Amino acid sequence: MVVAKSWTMVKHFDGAPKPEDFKLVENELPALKDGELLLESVFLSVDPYMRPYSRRMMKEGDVMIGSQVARVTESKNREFPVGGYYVAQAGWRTHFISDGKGLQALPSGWPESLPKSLALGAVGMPGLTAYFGLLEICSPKERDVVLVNCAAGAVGSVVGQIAKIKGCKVVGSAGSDDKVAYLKEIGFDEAFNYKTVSSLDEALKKASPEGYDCYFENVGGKFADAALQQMKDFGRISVCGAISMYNDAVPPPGPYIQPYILFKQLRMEGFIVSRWKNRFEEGGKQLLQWVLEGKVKYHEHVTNGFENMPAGFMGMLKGENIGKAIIKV
Ligand SMILES: NC(=O)C1=CN([C@@H]2O[C@H](COP(=O)(O)OP(=O)(O)OC[C@H]3O[C@@H](n4cnc5c(N)ncnc54)[C@H](OP(=O)(O)O)[C@@H]3O)[C@@H](O)[C@H]2O)C=CC1
Ligand SMILES: CCCCCC(=O)/C=C/[C@H]1[C@H](O)CC(=O)[C@@H]1CCCCCCC(=O)O
Repeated sequence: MVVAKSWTMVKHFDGAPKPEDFKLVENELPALKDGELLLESVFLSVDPYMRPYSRRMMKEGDVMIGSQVARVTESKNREFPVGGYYVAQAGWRTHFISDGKGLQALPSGWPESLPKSLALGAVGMPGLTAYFGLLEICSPKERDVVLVNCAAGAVGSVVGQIAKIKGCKVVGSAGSDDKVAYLKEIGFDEAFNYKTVSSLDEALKKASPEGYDCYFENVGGKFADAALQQMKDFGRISVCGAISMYNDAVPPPGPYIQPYILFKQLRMEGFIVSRWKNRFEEGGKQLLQWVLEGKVKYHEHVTNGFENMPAGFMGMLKGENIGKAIIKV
């Protein structure tokens, strides 16, 4: 008999998630029926969307939503043999039973030497977000100036590197000097610490006096207010996230953006990466190739132990991670 552990959300988060909002629960799993398989999570992902998603889609007591790389430990389904690794959306659980629906194999050609956790990061959902959100919405051209915030994170770091592959000048912002150093290391042309600059306007102007053609938006709030003013005419803005506002019950009042959009003739479009789910194979293949060629470098911030998963999640929301925040069971 397998005892599965899971993390539930005891009550809806009020502001930043706190340790007491989570509860560790244990359940005995039943014996497998024909067609079923038992999986154990090896790596789990903690992502910003879990914070706003919990309010919109979850009720108190539910297991936290989330994805993992999991290994088949027992199988009554010939399509999923014991020892296989899959990406699943089973929530914050150590073990779970599946009928195989929704399990995704790692992209073909995945070498044994490459960490499987990358299927949750640069070669997984965040990498695909960067790939489609940048290429399909910003359509960056050679010599365009591309701005990305949350730049040292899972999505932002890949956005910047893809923009470099496409021949752009890339400017990134992040919340610590170590992160700024990391951005320079992976090829960003300009990077600044948005927490310590005396003025966002000046930092943005200094990094690119001529303005920005493309803006990959992960943060929202005051940063977006400053960045919008520095777009070039006909600039393109890909609205991927708004993490500075995820803990707010009521969005803070902001400047009204219509005049900038109008006079600069900007195009601004939000997206959820699942829009391109029928092209994930293409995106995954390309990202894997770039990673193997060293054109997309990756970094992971690993929290050890399933029992520390809430801490890993809260830490990521506070900016403790460089690259993808991962939980290793
Ligand atoms: N549209 C879509 O389909 C998807 C959207 N996203 C979005 O992409 C963005 C980045 O996600 P992801 O790469 O996974 O996460 P990251 O790896 O970038 O981790 C989150 C980072 O957010 C930054 N952050 C936290 N609070 C603030 C704040 N108040 N102001 C500015 N930055 C803050 C921190 O970095 P720092 O130290 O720099 O502050 C932290 O490290 C999020 O907005 C997320 O919602 C992600 C996946 C899919
Ligand atoms: C819920 C706010 C989403 C903020 C942007 C973001 O981080 C999106 C992440 C997606 C990721 O690909 C995996 C997901 O499931 C996330 C999307 C969740 C969308 C929920 C929409 C709920 C609604 O329609 O109200």
